[in-house]
Amino acid sequence: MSEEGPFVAAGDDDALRLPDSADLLRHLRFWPKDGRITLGDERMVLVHVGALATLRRELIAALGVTRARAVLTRMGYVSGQRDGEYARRIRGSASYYDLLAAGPQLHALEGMVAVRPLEVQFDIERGHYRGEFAWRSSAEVEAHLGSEGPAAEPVCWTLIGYASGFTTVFMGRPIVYREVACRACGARHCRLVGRPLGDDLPPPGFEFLAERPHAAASPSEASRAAAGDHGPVIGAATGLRAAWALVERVAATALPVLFEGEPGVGKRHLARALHDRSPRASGPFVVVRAGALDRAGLADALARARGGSLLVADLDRLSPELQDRLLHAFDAGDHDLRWLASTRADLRRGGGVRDELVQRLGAFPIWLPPLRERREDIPLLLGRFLAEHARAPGERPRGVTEAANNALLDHDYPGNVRELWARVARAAVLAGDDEPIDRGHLFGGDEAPPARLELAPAGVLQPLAAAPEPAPAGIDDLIDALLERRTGIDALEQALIRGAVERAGGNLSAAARLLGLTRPQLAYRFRKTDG
Ligand SMILES: Nc1ncnc2c1ncn2[C@@H]1O[C@H](COP(=O)(O)OP(=O)(O)OP(=O)(O)O)[C@@H](O)[C@H]1O
Repeated sequence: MSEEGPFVAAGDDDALRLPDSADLLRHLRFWPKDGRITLGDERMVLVHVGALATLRRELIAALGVTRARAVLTRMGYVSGQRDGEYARRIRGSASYYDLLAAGPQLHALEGMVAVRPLEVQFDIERGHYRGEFAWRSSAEVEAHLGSEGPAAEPVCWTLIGYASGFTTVFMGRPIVYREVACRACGARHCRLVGRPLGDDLPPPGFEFLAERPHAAASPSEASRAAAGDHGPVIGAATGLRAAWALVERVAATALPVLFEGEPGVGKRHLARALHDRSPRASGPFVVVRAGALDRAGLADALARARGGSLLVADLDRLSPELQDRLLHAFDAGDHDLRWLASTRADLRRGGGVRDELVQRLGAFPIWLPPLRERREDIPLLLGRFLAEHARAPGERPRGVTEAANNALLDHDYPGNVRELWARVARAAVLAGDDEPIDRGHLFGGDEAPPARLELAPAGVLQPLAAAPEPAPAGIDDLIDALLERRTGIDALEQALIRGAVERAGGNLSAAARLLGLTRPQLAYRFRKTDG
């Protein structure tokens, strides 16, 4: 980034002029033979406003205004987040304002609305944000007027969701907009104001940002926080929402539920949320780790969970003897409890758990995607964890530098949400009192790729660099041909990257894998070769 510190501009200030959008357009490609349109590595579609009007009308008729608004707001939010990620890749080295301006510009390029910034203030490191924009020619107003006629309340739900999703990625913390004037209600133009999502309830349409109201912590919540349980289930990504929808459906029943997913994805967290929504919510929630369980421990857990729920975590690590006992206890049915289990391994692919047990405890499986497959949740979780680590209760959470934000969004999180939480916890301790959290506080030196070692003839491990890998077969011929044609290194890099991106169907992550690069490395080179 070429500038630091707070940004403040309002009115006809030159600083609010939108930059040239050629860089954003350069990656918009039409592939008519393949039936694809791509923007960077995102697949896009052209949709008729008339079709949106039909969708809107039918959603309202089927779900009612409140739920229809929630669906459309979330749809916009996801688009805004995706474009936020795209803008970071394309304008990552521009000024902060130009990066933010990519949101309004992409929104306009995508045909949704023309945006004029009226007032923009932000300080990314301190987490301050205030943005006021005017909208002209909103596609959503057109769709609404076409299908419903004039409205009593603002109607630009998808657009508000988009602005919020984009700015959330830009700021690295949840930002929500409200539409304070709308053309569909007779105003001259639509106007929206965005601010950080505080402790109050999210505005209508944004309920997905806080599953349960952010009420003051109750004593039971305080003790859960001490046990490492971080309150409401946070997340807006489709995968997490799907899991949450299943939890909501199954909570009221007596069915056993099996939570599946990698370590730290939130299996126990969701199990707790299920218990809290079940008819047994006032009973105990007991968790046992199968790997550390013995006969006495199991008997004790069964007794303690009476009237509540028992979560058998890591079911895949339960000894054969205890599997028999558990099966017996389940079939006897004389334990007054709700059965819950979690597993990191896929039990249907074998792995030592008896089929009878899998059939019983796995009657209702719920899979949680890893965090790297739902990166849009990172800013939301980050906002939550930063608030948790504020130095004093109620104090404004500390900020995060742009470099830290980028690193957090790019990291792969083998330890998932638990790892993110631990990194933020450590960084909050390491950063000085008035200092924003920087990349080094979060990652230290541990992001350096692990040195590759090989076993030398003397039987000791030595760095692989000492013994270079043999060149792939045919490489000499290729080198000869390239040198003969005087192919420059830049042209070669460009051709290789384009080839990989094409072969991966425009998917940058897959292309990066083909090239042996990380996705951010590829995005950087891609930008370099294209711009
Ligand atoms: N969606 C979420 N919102 C808020 N906090 C979360 C969420 N998902 C996970 N966490 C927090 O991340 C940490 C790890 O989650 P959890 O213990 O539920 O993982 P797990 O999948 O059960 O892990 P393991 O396989 O190691 O048992 C916990 O502190 C939990 O509170």
